[in-house]
Amino acid sequence: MNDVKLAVLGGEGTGKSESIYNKHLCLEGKQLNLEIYDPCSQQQRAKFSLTSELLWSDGFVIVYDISDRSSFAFAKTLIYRIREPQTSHCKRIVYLFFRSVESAVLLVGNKQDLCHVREVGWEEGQKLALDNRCQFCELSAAEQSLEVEMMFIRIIKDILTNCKLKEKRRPSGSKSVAKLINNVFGKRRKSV
Ligand SMILES: Nc1nc2c(ncn2[C@@H]2O[C@H](COP(=O)(O)OP(=O)(O)OP(=O)(O)O)[C@@H](O)[C@H]2O)c(=O)[nH]1
Repeated sequence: MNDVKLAVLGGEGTGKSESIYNKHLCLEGKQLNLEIYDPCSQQQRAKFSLTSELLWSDGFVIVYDISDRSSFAFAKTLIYRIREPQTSHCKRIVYLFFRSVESAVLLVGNKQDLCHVREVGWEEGQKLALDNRCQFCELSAAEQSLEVEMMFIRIIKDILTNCKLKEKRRPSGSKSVAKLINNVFGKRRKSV
């Protein structure tokens, strides 16, 4: 049984307390134990270091409201925070050595039914996602339960792909540490 840990972040903040959902499912012939962490968005805004989420999660669903620009700004902050350890070349190599692959991130523009009062364009969401190596979709959680289900399947499939990559790239002992040091600091030139 594979464990899949997913954090759902963002949203507008109605003050609901944090929740953890557990679900068993079978996807691509694999039995999965899905854990979804849905923290209260007001708490997230007050303290968005995401340190524990970054260590805990295999993937993130970042939600914003297409009719609320401030929620898009917050989603952007969250994405930058998730991708931050991978921005500089050195940090990226060290990060990928320990994590092997980047976290899967899916950016979701919610409340598509409120298109008539849209404040964030589809292209803006798409660009933010592309620039930060995230998947993107727009939907209406209120009216499109099938799309919500598909959205979860999409991110879980990404996580499973990452798990396969991790298996392939698992470093083997001291050789890998030497490789990492060489990558970060460059090979020492032989003195003449
Ligand atoms: N029109 C519309 N309203 C929605 C949609 N999804 C959620 N809402 C409404 O938006 C409000 C906020 O929804 P929540 O699910 O509580 O938002 P949240 O971001 O989880 O907020 P926290 O509870 O603080 O984490 C509620 O009144 C929902 O009914 C949608 O797709 N369309």
